[in-house]
Amino acid sequence: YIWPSQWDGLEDAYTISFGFGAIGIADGVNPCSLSPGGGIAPGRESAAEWLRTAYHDMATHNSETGLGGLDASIGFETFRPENIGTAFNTTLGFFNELQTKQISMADILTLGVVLAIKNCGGPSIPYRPGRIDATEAGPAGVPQPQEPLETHIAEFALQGFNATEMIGLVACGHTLGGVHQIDFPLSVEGAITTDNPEGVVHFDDTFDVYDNHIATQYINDSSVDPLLVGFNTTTNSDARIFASDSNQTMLQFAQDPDFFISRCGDLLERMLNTVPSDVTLGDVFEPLTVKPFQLSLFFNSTGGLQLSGNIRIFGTSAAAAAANPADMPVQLIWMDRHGNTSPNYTTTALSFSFLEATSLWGSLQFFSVSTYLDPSAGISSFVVNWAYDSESALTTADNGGGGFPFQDVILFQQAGSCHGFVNQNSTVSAVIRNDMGAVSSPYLEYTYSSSQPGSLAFKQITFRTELVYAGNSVSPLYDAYTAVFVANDGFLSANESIVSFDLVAVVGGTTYESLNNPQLFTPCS
Ligand code: HEM
Repeated sequence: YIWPSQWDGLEDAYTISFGFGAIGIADGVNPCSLSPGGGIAPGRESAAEWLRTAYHDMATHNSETGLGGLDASIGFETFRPENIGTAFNTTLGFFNELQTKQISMADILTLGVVLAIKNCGGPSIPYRPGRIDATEAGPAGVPQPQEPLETHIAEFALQGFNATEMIGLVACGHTLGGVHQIDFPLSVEGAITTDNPEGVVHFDDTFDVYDNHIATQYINDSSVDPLLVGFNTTTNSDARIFASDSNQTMLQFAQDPDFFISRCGDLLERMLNTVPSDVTLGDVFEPLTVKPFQLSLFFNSTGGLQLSGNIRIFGTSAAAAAANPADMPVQLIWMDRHGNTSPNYTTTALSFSFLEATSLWGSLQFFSVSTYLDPSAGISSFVVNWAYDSESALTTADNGGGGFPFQDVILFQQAGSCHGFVNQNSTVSAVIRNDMGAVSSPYLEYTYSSSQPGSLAFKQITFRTELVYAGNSVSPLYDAYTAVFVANDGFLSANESIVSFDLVAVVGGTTYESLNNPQLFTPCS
């Protein structure tokens, strides 16, 4: 994983859990008992809903045909009796705002489950990106509580889990949340009260801790799990499944809480990585130690070439945990556009301010960058020299050897860019260097999230439009270009918002890209 990558946004979402730079996933399940809408739905638990949603999405995988799996097809399948309840649409509605050109619903839902389980005290599940969203419903086949054991064994086998793994996976799911009377009146009765309007009965006494109590209570006969000791034996699927190996698995889970956590980590990892056979997942994320965050280069109104953004530093060591960011030397050294470290651009300490952020996986600090470059020398890449305290020798972060590549050829200009509303023009402004030979076919590629019939997951729609030469810019070394467009060929509704735009140009025979520019902040007047 070398920066920049198509997974940068997801890797940030994985690594930055709370605070500055976080996109709010972990906040949706913190504390673990939090209900949807930031806590407005008594008796419901987002962490449990996300996990159940991921399982129901995956459960229609067919290991013989390779079809189905974690592909967000659940969005098109919520009308099926096997998908009873509002959890699925509530979950997709939470995540769809976070979808981008590079972040699919299936990937962000999976990431949500990984973060939720960790935040509830569960295992650290390795996360791999690359899931592709389905565009229509897949086959049916999610297990239902009234089905006999043989049917469940056959269904799990088709999903890729043997009978022992089935026991584990069900226990690993039914440690969070519970059964709601309004959705499963055949399993729960008499539970609806003013305080418990949906009549939830939890699977175990720690519904908001990812622990082995589902097993300990089963073994010591104190369980109130409605699928275990429910009044209707037909829907007591947990009872049939948990006992199906003469209690071997549940006994082990009850006796050894660490074994429960590690086994669940393995089974859930497999569950979350069960994807259609034509999908290839990327490598497991290991947070990058040093990574640029929203670093951009642009001209300010007086013609200064400004480098602005942040550097993220992540670590899992004791030194990382003990570090005081105010005492951390963090320096950016950039190479000019000819590949040499310019005498004028030797080590420059970042003028940083500490911005608080936390990670579920380690210690995290941000350092802000705000400095000016000489446009004629420009920039081609940079390295970061840093240490956890001012006494220690500096370490050089060089992005796997080549430095962090950074081009100064085609630059997005927030100034002069604006977003239109329904049926109105939006404008994107850019500057392109004019001292490097001919500029040919510059274009803007913009992607927006659009609602789609049948699912609350958004689909991403991408369009290209020409960047048109617009004369001089604030700098004599750059020319101005603009693209004026109306999204979706004439319609940008309330359900559609631009999630990224890339600027591309061939300059002097080489292609340069300014990728993943942020939202257009200013409305066009
Ligand atoms: C034979 C297999 C399974 C059956 C029959 C089954 C059935 C059920 C039922 C009836 C509910 C109650 C839903 C509600 O009232 O909102 C439920 C909840 C839940 N299930 Fe399963 N389940 C099975 C396997 C799994 C697996 C493998 C997982 C995940 C690994 C899982 C995760 C959950 C979670 C987290 C909840 C709680 C949802 C909430 O509180 O909103 N289930 N399950």
